[in-house]
Amino acid sequence: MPPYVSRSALSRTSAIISQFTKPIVRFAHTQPRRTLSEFNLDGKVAVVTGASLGLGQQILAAFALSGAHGAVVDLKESSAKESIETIQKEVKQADLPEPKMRGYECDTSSEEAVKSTWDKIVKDFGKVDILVTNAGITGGAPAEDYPFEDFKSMISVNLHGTFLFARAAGKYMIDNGVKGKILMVSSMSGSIVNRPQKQAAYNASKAAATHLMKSLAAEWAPHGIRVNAMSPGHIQTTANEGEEMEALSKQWIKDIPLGRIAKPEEFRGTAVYLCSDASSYVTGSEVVVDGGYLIW
Ligand SMILES: NC(=O)c1ccc[n+]([C@@H]2O[C@H](COP(=O)([O-])OP(=O)(O)OC[C@H]3O[C@@H](n4cnc5c(N)ncnc54)[C@H](O)[C@@H]3O)[C@@H](O)[C@H]2O)c1
Ligand SMILES: OC[C@@H](O)C(O)[C@H](O)CO
Repeated sequence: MPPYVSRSALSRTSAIISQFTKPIVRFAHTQPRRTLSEFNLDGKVAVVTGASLGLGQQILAAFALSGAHGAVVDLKESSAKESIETIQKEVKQADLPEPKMRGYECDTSSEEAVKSTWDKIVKDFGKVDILVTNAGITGGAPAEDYPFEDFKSMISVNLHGTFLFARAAGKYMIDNGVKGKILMVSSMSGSIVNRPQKQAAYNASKAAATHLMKSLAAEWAPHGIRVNAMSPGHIQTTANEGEEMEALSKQWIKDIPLGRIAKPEEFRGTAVYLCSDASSYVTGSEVVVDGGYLIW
């Protein structure tokens, strides 16, 4: 060290230099989150049915990353808990505040179960701002051989379950003056007939769900409640797993302009859009997210 520079002068100089360098280093490592404030869900409480896996889990993860707390409604409490752990891990990794989350065991097609689950959620969280009816089942067979019991199960989960949760949310929101958001997960199968698989019951259940969404949007708009639907095309979820589905996927891809099946996380943005103030003038709308399938 040259003798004419004292140690104290040197440390003062390095303190001055670090004052200027620190913010630059901080800026380089932690980019500020830049999102329109309308997409913010800070402090909102969201209920998502069928959120133990697949699309439902991705929707709730997107809400949690946007600031919401959440209730997972599914057939088994254990799988709901696993889903919550996965979501909370992602929120933690993003260095965001931990959301309050709870799992609820409920068969959405049971009127009694939906009523008691809804009451428990409101008691636990103190309020509900958003409902996503996502729980659903798929399947099919040629209509001429399709068992009536299977047809009834399909309608029971995909339509009755959707109605029961929407009714609970609508009543609660009207009675409490909540200008809430309801999102129904329907399907492109509600407006087209998929090929080559034969799935009349599924297609009919989704067509009914989409029209139910429009009817409820009209009834509840005067209360400031917005009701919309997101209609996916084919997604890589457990609903489309197995050898038979993989063989079908190869045929589906030929009809998808984007040339691939969707990943479940590709629906996050649409769900946040439809359940936040970003879509404040949107109600009764069906947003199709299908890689272009409906172009033809
Ligand atoms: N996967 C696709 O290609 C696709 C395409 C269009 C629409 N959708 C729709 O998206 C939604 C989610 O589908 P996914 O692919 O994630 O399915 P998935 O089978 O991976 O997940 C569905 C979830 O719903 C739950 N569930 C089923 N029946 C229930 C009931 N009676 N009560 C409570 N929970 C129940 C399941 O336990 C599961 O956790 C469904 O409504 C489905 O029809 C899926
Ligand atoms: O038959 C499979 C369905 O889940 C389908 O992938 C979806 O509903 C898209 O129409």
